[in-house]
Amino acid sequence: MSSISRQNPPESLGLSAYPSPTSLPTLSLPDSPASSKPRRAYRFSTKCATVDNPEEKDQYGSSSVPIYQTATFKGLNGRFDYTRSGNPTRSHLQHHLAKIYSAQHAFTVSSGMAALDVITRLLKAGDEVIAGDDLYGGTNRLLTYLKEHNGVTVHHVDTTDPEFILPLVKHGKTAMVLLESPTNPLLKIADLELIANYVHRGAPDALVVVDNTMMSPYLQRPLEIGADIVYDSGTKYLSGHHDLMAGVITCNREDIGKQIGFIINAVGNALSPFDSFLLLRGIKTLAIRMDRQQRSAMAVASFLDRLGFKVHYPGLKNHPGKGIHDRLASGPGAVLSFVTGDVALSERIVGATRLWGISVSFGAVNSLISMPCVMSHASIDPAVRAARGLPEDLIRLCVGIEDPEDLIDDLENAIVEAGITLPSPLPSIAEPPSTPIRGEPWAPRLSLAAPLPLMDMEKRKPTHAHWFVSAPGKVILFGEHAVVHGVTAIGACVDLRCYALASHRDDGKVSLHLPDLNNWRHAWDIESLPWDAVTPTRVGEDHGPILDARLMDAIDTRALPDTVNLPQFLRAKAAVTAFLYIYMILRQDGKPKPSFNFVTRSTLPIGAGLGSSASYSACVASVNLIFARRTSLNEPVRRRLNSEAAISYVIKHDGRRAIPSEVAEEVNKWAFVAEKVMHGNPSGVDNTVSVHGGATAYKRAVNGAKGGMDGLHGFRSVKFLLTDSQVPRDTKKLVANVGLALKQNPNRGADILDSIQAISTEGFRALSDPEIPRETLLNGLSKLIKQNHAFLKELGASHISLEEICELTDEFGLCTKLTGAGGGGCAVTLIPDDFYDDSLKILVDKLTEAGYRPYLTTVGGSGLGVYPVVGDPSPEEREELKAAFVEEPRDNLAKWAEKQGGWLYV
Ligand SMILES: Nc1ncnc2c1ncn2[C@@H]1O[C@H](COP(=O)(O)OP(=O)(O)OP(=O)(O)O)[C@@H](O)[C@H]1O
Ligand SMILES: C[C@@](O)(CCO)CC(=O)[O-]
Repeated sequence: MSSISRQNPPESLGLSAYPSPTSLPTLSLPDSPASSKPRRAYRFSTKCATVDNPEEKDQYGSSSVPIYQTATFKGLNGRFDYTRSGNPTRSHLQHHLAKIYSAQHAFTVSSGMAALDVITRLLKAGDEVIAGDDLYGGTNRLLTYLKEHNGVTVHHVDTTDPEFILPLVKHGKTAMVLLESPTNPLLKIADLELIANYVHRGAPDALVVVDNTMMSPYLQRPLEIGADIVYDSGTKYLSGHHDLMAGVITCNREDIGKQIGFIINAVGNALSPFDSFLLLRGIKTLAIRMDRQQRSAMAVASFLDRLGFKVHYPGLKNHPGKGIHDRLASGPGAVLSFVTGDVALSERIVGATRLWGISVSFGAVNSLISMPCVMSHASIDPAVRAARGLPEDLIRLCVGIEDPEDLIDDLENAIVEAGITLPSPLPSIAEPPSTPIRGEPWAPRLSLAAPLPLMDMEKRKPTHAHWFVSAPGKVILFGEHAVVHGVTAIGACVDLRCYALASHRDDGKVSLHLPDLNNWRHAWDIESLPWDAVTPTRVGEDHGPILDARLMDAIDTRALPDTVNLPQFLRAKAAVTAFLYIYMILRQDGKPKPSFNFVTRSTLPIGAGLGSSASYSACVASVNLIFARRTSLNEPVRRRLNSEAAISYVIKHDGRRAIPSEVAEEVNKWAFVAEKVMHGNPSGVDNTVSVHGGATAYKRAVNGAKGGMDGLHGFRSVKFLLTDSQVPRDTKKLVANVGLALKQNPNRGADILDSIQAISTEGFRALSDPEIPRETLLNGLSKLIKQNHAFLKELGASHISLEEICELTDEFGLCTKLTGAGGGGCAVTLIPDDFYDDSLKILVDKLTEAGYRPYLTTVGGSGLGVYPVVGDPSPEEREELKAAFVEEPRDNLAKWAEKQGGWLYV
């Protein structure tokens, strides 16, 4: 199928039935031709209202295009044969759309998503797509599907800065760049023209595709500024009445047009005749509707802006992309969004409106209100939403054609009903809209020069200048070392934690203080750090499997102070490098580099196999994400309030399970990166257990095999004796040595890995079977522990001290294995329920006499914890808090931290 503008006059429309021109009444013409004034092309609203295709005249001259509600057409030689392939009503519509879009080809399909589906069928496996990070939820869902099922790679980037896109544009690889401007719902602006230019230069075969739904062709025509394909959800402004669903695709290139026509015919999703009729009818009033809607949107945006809400609308002077938008488009449109600072408050406002319909979608004559995170964008993973900076309290307004005063009155009432006190009488706004908008002059109803201070949400919010975070250590019951090579490991968190206090600084420095490592400390001038070596990771983008060698080198040679090479600070180098790496790589262009102090202390033995580095990594990752404003770790507070509002009774959890695991997973990803900096080749089991807490079966994705984690509950009441051999060792070296041993004897190595996998599988099966008798379970686990240790010994991970601990416990009929990396560090012994307390005391004494440090523990508590210190303490109070944290005796640190305030845990 191709654009009907290129077709010959269709026989089937019955042109022959028209009276011949000679039979029409004639006007008498002047003798000489009148001086002809060149005719101007019609302006947009005239084009919209004038549905006329000189090549397809209706046989009866009907003023409205008829609905050809037929599936088939008779005859063999007619222009149309089957409505899937072509239909006169749809042809008229497509001709009309091509005209108002200044496009060579226009196609209509059954919905906006169907349009994107057709367009993305131009992709093939191996192609790369670059897309925005503030996309409509449905677009995001389709792209995720393509990624998972069709072998297409999708990069999400912040499209507000073409510099973010540039490094991803690869000749021969990048096949499509998908853009929206303004984005929905944050109204971010992308310089479509500049990006199209960049893309066409860097990857000439790539197609620049623009979703123009928010603007409609009235306000923006991206084909004119370099886009290859433009699509619209016709459901929105084009139709204007929310009584149909449609998708529109336009392009200029003949080859693309042919392919799109082919796909639509093959798939069979072309727009039905009735919907084509409705859409054609809607388009006639597009310009007049849009004029009114956008003028009212400007009034609403100004109203909210003056009240002190943070409003996203490119019509407002303070919108960061306004300059670009004004160049690309001829108006700001009629969608805007704002945040209130509190999810519950937003919900109350939305719920209290009457005139504004609570609904998804936009573009209709009726005004709509919604909360994208729970509606149109709910299909995007909450962690991804958080990472992409989509606030959960965001309210989107889609302004219709009602009287703007009624719309503002209704909003004002809703805001008051939601619990916000406005001064009475409400001061009015005098300022006209900053963007000249076509149509009637904007009539100000209100007049006020300055924002109302009581509504300044940013100021009302507690400023969390300090954050406490903490994360537990872990014990691995089965599978350490083997897990690096793709075998399942079973681990659980222990009741010993790393704590960190991060305090805001105002002096352009970032500082790190490690009291556990001989009190190592240093403050860097932020600007002195080697920023030239950083390739920032965009919000929502993952780090990738390999560390950035350039950044590692720059930190090593240009950021680490000489003190890290002193013998007393031997352990500090890895910890400092990991901190700086995460701090720098989370940098976002255009955002200030955060200035804060990070001080951390642990109740875990360091370097003993109990995951001290992973819990340190979890603290480093969470604090850096918080200060870079890339996480909503404090969001659960609000969610809890929500649930309290929704149900009459809330069970007290003391903050446990208050952080959803999706939010935690974002921290975990970065904790894993920090682990990589310290360890070289970690499997990810330690940080996963530390962040998520509880007990977990964890498998690393190796050689294309799928990885993942699976929660376990059977552990909770099992008693373990952990014995610290007090022999220091280094996980990085031990992992490397085991790797070497496996390489040197690959056959035996493979057998050992298989056996350890069988042990983990058996352990997992037993631990997740609620009906297995307890004695059988504990006996079985003990046997597996013993076997697992034997294999670890064979791999060279044991140590003479660990063997002695095994022998000592063996004398008491107990089974022990090394846990973690081995080579010293800790051993774990399972204590059966019927093991006498007296015997345990004797065993503990014996181990202590032999120079070891035993302690009894149960496993499987909470994972990552955060406590945002509420209020805005003075500099003196900050120093006092820091000093108290550093000086608190280690044995009491857990209690002291707990007493500080309301912790939230994963
Ligand atoms: N409280 C802390 N303060 C500063 N750095 C720490 C702290 N805890 C751990 N680290 C860093 O982690 C390193 C220890 O990591 P390592 O992996 O060798 O041991 P582990 O994590 O205790 O054991 P395993 O990895 O076997 O569970 C330390 O050398 C230090 O760099
Ligand atoms: C030795 C190892 O398997 C566990 C360390 O706690 C290493 C790892 O999995 O990263």
